[in-house]
Amino acid sequence: MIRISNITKSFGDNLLFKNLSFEFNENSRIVIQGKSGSGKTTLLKILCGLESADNGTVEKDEKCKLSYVFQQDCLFDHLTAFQNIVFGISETISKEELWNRVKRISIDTCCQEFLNQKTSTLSGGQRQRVSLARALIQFPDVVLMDEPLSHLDKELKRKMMDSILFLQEKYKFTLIYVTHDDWEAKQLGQQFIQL
Ligand SMILES: Nc1ncnc2c1ncn2[C@@H]1O[C@H](COP(=O)(O)OP(=O)(O)OP(=O)(O)O)[C@@H](O)[C@H]1O
Repeated sequence: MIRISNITKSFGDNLLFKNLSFEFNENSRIVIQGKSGSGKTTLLKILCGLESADNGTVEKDEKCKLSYVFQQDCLFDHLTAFQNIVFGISETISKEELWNRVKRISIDTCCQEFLNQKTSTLSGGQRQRVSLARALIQFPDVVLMDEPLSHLDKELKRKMMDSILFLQEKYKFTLIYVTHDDWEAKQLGQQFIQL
């Protein structure tokens, strides 16, 4: 469970939010909406500790594992999909366990067919699938997604939305999802924050 209490954040004179409080339910899908520049990404960064709030508190369990799926997929293009997926693994796990995990997650994210391809050769949809696999490989408790579908066309967006819903239900992580798209918000949202 994550809770924010009375969070305030500004950059100079630009006040983004004031005394914002919210409880993110476990295994829930929370959508953060708001116009461009309203502070959606900044709020995600505060939640994962990449940015600090001016006032207020962020509470989360000590062992809470977070993953981040960025708007630009931020893959390493000189590496293969497989190498990107396992890049951030910090735990010590055996080769066999690592391979089992990659196999399971790449099947669920539909990227098993291009695991050995360099990500520079992949399409936008395939790249976002690798990003999802990379986010899930450590079995996180919370996944933060910052407009992950904004670069995709309508049909691909639909397919990826189905995948995200399937993955959230299967792996039971709390999903905190930033979007300015009403369709995406409606498909996903169980709790909402409007900035
Ligand atoms: N490190 C920073 N220093 C100064 N200003 C910043 C910094 N980070 C963000 N801002 C400003 O804070 C505001 C909110 O930025 P943020 O990226 O959180 O908005 P957003 O709602 O995610 O926008 P978008 O939908 O366009 O991605 C913007 O005006 C941005 O220029």
